[in-house]
Amino acid sequence: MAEQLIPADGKVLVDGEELTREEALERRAKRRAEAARNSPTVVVENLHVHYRVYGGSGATRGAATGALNRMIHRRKHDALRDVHAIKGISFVARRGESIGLIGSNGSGKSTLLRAIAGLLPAEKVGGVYTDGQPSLLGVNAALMNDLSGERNVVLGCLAMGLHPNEVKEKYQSIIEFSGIDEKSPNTSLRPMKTYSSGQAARLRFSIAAVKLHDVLLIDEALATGDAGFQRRSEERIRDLRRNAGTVFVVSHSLSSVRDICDRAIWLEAGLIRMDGDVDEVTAAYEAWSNG
Ligand SMILES: Nc1ncnc2c1ncn2[C@@H]1O[C@H](COP(=O)(O)OP(=O)(O)OP(=O)(O)O)[C@@H](O)[C@H]1O
Repeated sequence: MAEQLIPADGKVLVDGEELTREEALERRAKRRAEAARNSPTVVVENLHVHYRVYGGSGATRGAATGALNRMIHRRKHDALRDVHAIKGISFVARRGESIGLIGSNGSGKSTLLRAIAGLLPAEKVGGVYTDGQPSLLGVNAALMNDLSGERNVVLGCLAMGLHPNEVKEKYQSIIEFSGIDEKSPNTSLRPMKTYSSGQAARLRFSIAAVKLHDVLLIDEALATGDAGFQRRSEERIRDLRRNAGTVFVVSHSLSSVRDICDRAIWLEAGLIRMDGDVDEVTAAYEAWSNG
């Protein structure tokens, strides 16, 4: 069920169905009970993530000024600085749950997503355990910039394990879903490096979303693209969620999070500030941000 703010009175549209407040609340409770019974897909246990960066002292200096300084002072590097991005967090995600990761800039949302995806070196205490292969969808997913969009569709699908016949079958729908040829025909034939960041992100999303995933990780994918694409991608996420395991969404758009998630985890300065019902957590975060 697409969980969203349930108004105090009137009807509420849930997964395309018009429900009364009571029906919507009942459906939500059922879904939560179901998720609670379901098996864990991601277990995060006392996770710490550290980044090591050079040049801690010069937060206001640009990279060029830093390099010039090093040349003048004949230093190879600035001092090594430790950024403790995730500071010992724990939670369990279960099959059927859709979890929004919210929090202010730099609070650790993308880092947590990358840790779940297994994309960070294991310089951490405790860890992340997943059932199935998590797939990270989003602006950072790697495609080949020198190849055309259409070649990337084929390679991306094969890399996800689709059979060549399935790729043939799904190819057109991926290009259509992405909408990249809509405004400027034949964009899909051009190298990816000529794409705007929005076009590239849409194509990445469309490729990744063609497959059902055990654990689907979405980083700001919803923020890219126009309203039409956002609507299509939200619908697609609902489909994936119905058929898949667990969905994590990192987004600054609280309305998107409310629309597609039933649970939210609020991170602040690398710690979990709140974890629970999406409406309660987003409301508390809003009150805190505006306060
Ligand atoms: N590659 C990196 N090297 C060094 N520090 C990093 C790196 N990536 C993130 N950080 C730092 O880790 C902390 C968490 O960053 P992260 O990108 O996870 O936050 P976020 O909540 O996703 O932020 P935003 O909402 O702005 O996207 C920040 O202090 C950031 O500066």
